[in-house]
Amino acid sequence: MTVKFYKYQGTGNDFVMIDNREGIFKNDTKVIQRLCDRKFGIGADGLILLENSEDPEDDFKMVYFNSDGNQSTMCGNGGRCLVRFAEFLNIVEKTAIFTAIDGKHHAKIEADKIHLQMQDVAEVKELGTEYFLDTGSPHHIVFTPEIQQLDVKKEGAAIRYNEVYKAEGTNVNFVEPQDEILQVRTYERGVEDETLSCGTGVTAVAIASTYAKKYNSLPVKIQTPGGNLEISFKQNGNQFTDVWLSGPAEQVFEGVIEC
Ligand SMILES: N[C@@H](CCC[C@H](N)C(=O)O)C(=O)O
Repeated sequence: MTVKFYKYQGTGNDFVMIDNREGIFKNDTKVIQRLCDRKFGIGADGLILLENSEDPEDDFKMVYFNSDGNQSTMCGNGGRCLVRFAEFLNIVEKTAIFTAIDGKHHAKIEADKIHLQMQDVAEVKELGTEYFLDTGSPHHIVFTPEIQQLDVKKEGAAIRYNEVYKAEGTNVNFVEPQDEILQVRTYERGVEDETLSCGTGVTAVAIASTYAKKYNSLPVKIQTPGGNLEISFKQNGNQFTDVWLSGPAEQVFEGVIEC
């Protein structure tokens, strides 16, 4: 069967997008792995299906798969790219509402940015000098000096596969606060490598850095290897609400696949 796809990227976190409102694409781990493969396929960190939502309030539903072919938890950059895709498909214009695996998301659309509301965070766990929190996906945060010298794949995998996180695993974000901006590099679960950016990850870093008093202005400015993002929120002690992730999201190319 022939299926039309689109490739999107948001600060270098890249995704294969399929308009699946008619249910033509049947989820298959091996097929998704092949499509995301950078040598044998299109190449992407994940694949996202835009589907009809059961909730009449929604414009659409988001179904996210990591490049390992497995459905996973929320993808912030993927959500921003999906809103841009929905704009391209004329489903939405200036705002969007959709449901993803972690619940409802609101978005605002601008020419050069998509602003995506993320889930509230009810708890930041302190693990010595490190932190863990869930922003729709799980994130372990490590503050580190000389971030550019770090072997993110090796150090990230050691935490992702450790006894604490076991089979379910976690994403790992390394952060170095530098002159009003947080430098962030991410090891992504399900890609099992460093990615150029991670939306739920930088959101977790922004919240953990504020909680740990290592950063104290809003919006939080983040630099990833793939580009810059901003995060804003309201803080009440350990509770973070009205969390917004903002940054660019764009279509790169389109094509047709045989599935
Ligand atoms: N790239 C993502 C996170 C995607 C989910 C992650 N790989 C997981 O399985 O937890 C983002 O932008 O948030």
